[in-house]
Amino acid sequence: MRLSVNNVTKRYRTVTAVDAISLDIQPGKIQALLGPNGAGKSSLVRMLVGLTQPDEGEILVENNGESIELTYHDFAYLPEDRGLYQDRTILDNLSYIASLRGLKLSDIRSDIDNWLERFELTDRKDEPLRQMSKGNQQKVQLIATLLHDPQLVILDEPFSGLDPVNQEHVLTVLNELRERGKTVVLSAHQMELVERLADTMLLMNKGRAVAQGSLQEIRDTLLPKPVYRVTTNAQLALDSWQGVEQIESMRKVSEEQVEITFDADAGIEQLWPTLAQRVSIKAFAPIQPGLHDLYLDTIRRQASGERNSKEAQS
Ligand SMILES: Nc1ncnc2c1ncn2[C@@H]1O[C@H](COP(=O)(O)OP(=O)(O)OP(=O)(O)O)[C@@H](O)[C@H]1O
Repeated sequence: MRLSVNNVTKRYRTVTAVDAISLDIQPGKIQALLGPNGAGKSSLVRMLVGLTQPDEGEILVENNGESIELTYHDFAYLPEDRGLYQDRTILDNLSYIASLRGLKLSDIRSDIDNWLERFELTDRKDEPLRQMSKGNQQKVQLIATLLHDPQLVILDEPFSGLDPVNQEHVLTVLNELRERGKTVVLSAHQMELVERLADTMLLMNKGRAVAQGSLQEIRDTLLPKPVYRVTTNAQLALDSWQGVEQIESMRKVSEEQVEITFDADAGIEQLWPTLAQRVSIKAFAPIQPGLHDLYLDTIRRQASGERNSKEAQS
């Protein structure tokens, strides 16, 4: 199943929660939605599953090249607010949700058992949900969401409340869904997990797309200039390399390390011998920041940009 999100905007009374977002989400791929609290991830997810409608733009769903209207049976949706019956047992909850989906318990009992085993809940299947930790409830909700095995899987914060072991379980489950050709969309705050998992990402802030694409495309957008960490005599290097044409800026990291931002990729390799003639270089390596650092840097830069422009206005 393919989702095309075309220039979609969603406004609530005083906020534009989603502002002109476009995405092309392909089968067999995992698309992550990232952003700080209030960025608009859940608002976008709710439109993807048809709970709310865009004010502008459109969301098109295609199955095998044909345009379709999504029905309840076509997709799995893990909402931000989990809705399970606290007084009923795990098994009752799962059976009930399966029946709502039109599944016969006898047909899926072995699937349920497999899921419970996988998430280490077998021994607790007859206990009421209210006795479960937040993480275990989250696991039950995830099982309930995936039981009917649809082509499109949309998960709002699937890792929240889970310990690292269970986060890995969920990561494995999502990888398997991708391998089986499912279309997966998820929102998350756990950058290290998303970096390992997602094929494409949308980084949002205040409803807008800050960057999108693969990790490399996001890096290229947010960190367009090449940055290298160089091990050398830092002070001597700062003094001697000043004025070198290709160097945009330098920063002393420690007595033995400087960070150099070049103005372009071209010609860096040939430049090292020239720089080393002036000050000896022990080592150099490009900096490839992870998603976590890129994300924090970008959000901070945007926040300080907004503060500066507000101060300039007042
Ligand atoms: N039903 C609503 N009515 C009014 N405003 C809303 C509604 N839902 C969301 N908002 C506002 O829209 C903006 C985006 O909220 P949304 O919940 O989509 O963000 P989010 O990225 O999912 O945040 P979080 O990571 O905290 O879940 C916020 O300013 C929020 O207050």
